[in-house]
Amino acid sequence: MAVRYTINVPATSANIGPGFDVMGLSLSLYLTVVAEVGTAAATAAACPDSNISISYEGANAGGLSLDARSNLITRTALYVLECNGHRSFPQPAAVTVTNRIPLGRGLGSSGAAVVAGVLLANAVGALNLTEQRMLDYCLMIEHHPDNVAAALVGGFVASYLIDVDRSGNIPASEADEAEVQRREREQRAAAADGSIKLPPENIGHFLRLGCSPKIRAIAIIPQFELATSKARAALPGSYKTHDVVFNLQRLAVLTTALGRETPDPWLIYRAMEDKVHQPYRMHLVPGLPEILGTLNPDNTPGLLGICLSGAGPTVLALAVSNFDEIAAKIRTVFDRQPDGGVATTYEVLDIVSEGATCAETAL
Ligand SMILES: Nc1ncnc2c1ncn2[C@@H]1O[C@H](COP(=O)(O)OP(=O)(O)OP(=O)(O)O)[C@@H](O)[C@H]1O
Ligand SMILES: N[C@@H](CCO)C(=O)O
Repeated sequence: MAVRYTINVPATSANIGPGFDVMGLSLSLYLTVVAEVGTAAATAAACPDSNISISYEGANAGGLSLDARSNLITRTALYVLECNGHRSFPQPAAVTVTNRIPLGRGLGSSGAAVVAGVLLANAVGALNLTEQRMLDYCLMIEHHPDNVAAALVGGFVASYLIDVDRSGNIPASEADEAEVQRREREQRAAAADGSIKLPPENIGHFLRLGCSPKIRAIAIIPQFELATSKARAALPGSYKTHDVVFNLQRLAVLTTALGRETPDPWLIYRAMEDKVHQPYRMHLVPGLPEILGTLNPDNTPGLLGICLSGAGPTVLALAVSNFDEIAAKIRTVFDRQPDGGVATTYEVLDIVSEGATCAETAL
């Protein structure tokens, strides 16, 4: 039987200031993956190794690999399928990706790609994975839970990862892309001799928190990429107690402050301050120190708080009104940076309560 699966995954903004590797917000900007399975066209186009063909349009078209074992979406899908006894896609599939999430900008493009890959494998392999199990697979690829948890379940999400040392399956150190790919190759080699090791169960735990429907997110997106691995490499190996306590105090308040029906601007503004990652990433985003240091709810009506979105370089402002004016004010700071300024675009986005979805249509 020929079937079309349509997978939609939202962009996400991780950290929200103090919640480094903890908090995520899902946003109304989407990665869409359509897989037509079992059609004559899919059979004709499928590559023999993976049993699929890929086409891509949207952010960075031309810059992404369309090889099924390299592309992050299909690589993830093949990994999940291999863990469940399939060397390739069970039936020929034509996979079409339409991506509105800019790559390497701090809006969770890689997390969305990983979540899409897991949902794709779940659909084509009829794996019946639970949401929790899907999160386990996501975490084997993207080792911090903030983006993938929010992309998978939607809304304002807090998450933690079990002690990675004790699991023995996720390196304690932050894995870079090369390390993730090495581990996937190991998994594939193990699959080939029938001894593949499945991800441990319940690696990540999450909680959806309240978020006032009055709040919208303004993403000011610099026109340059900042790889998450580079932004993580800028962080120190240890922190002063004072800085950790500073973040813990704010994070505890932030988890509830955003959910109040009428948001308190100064409470949120202060609760979005951070001493764990933003100070160490300032030099990677020209204009960020001035943006964080000058705009506030008194001089910028409607503003609730500002932070670096994920690993950057996007700046995320939460607000209840004057969205375009706030965006314009932040863009002006980027414009007047040395050497011609930093070119930006912006999006006014909703915080969406629905996470990733997969719809099935008979063809
Ligand atoms: N739709 C996609 N298809 C294939 N690969 C993708 C896709 N989206 C992202 N990627 C891969 O992920 C990389 C970007 O990931 P990275 O973690 O550096 O940034 P990000 O996820 O956009 O930002 P952040 O994690 O800070 O929110 C891209 O260079 C590409 O290799
Ligand atoms: N918490 C992550 C999000 C980016 O993927 C970071 O800031 O590095």
